[in-house]
Amino acid sequence: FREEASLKELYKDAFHIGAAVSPKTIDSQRSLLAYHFNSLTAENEMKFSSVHPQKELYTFDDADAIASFAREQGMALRGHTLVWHNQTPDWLFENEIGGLVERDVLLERLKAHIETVVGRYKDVIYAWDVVNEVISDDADDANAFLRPSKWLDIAGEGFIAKAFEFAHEADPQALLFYNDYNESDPHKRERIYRLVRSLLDQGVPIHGVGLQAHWNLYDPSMDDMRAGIERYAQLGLQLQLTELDVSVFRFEDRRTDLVQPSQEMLELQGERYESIFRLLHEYKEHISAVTFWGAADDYTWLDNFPIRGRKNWPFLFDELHRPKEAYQRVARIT
Ligand SMILES: Oc1ccccc1CN[C@@H]1C=C[C@@H](O)[C@H](O)[C@H]1O
Repeated sequence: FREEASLKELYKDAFHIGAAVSPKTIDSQRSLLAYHFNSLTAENEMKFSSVHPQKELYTFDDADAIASFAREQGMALRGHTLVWHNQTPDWLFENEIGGLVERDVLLERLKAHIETVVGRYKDVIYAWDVVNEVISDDADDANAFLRPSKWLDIAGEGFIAKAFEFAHEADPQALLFYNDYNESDPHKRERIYRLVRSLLDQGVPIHGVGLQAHWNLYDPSMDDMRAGIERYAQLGLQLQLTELDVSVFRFEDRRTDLVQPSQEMLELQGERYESIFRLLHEYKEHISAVTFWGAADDYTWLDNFPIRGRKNWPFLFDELHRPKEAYQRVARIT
């Protein structure tokens, strides 16, 4: 009963159209998801702390609900994420007396985690964000490369290659991605490129680069987006946008006075999304999926980041799941 054309149909010759979901939104957004999307990602439910809160305890109910929905709907499912510095439980890095665990123990724990989680969903998950956000954002130190973390402190940079090798052993069919944000920033772009090139040169099983694409009305520039896609395409791997949203606020804008987006914001958002999807369509040979980090404005992680409780309206569909100007602009490109 939706009048507008289906996004997954409009872009079927270009790339998958995905959405991040939760047990709540596969219910509240069910018909929108089924009509417009052919790929899903669990926003939080497959993260380390969600599925493996204690060394001897796995909690899969929420992840299973999302996997079941994907199976029922015949949708592709992306796994997010196996190695990250956030939403990862403290026990993983601690020994019996509360100190830091040894490198070999950490890697053994990671191997067990990956075997269990990747093995559980190998029938439905076709791609994993194996490693998320290990590249430094440090804009002041030209030599900065990897983000400082407990992973790096304990295991050295070899944990990155190990994660990919463990995931490949657990599911040789799965496509394995490195995933990061601010991916269009020229400095960070060159660090991400250097990391992935290094993994390829070591013969590490890696198949794709995930560009989170947490963008806004003003940045990054179209030139930086294009330069990033061009650079990553030189790696010879498939590219995916993995967490697309277009915030109506610049990252540093801390205003909290809006209860709805202005008409000017909605117009500008339409122009931004049209420019973005024209660019993605131009590079469709390199891009295998575009996943939004949500589906409609009734819920976005941006309602709590960077300011808790500050509403945002980053998607193509409004709070009542009606197509916005941004949808109209994206729908008329193909
Ligand atoms: O845009 C950012 C700015 C600073 C840190 C992290 C990010 C993005 N970080 C992403 C966002 C939301 C989480 O649900 C995802 O798992 C994570 O990959």
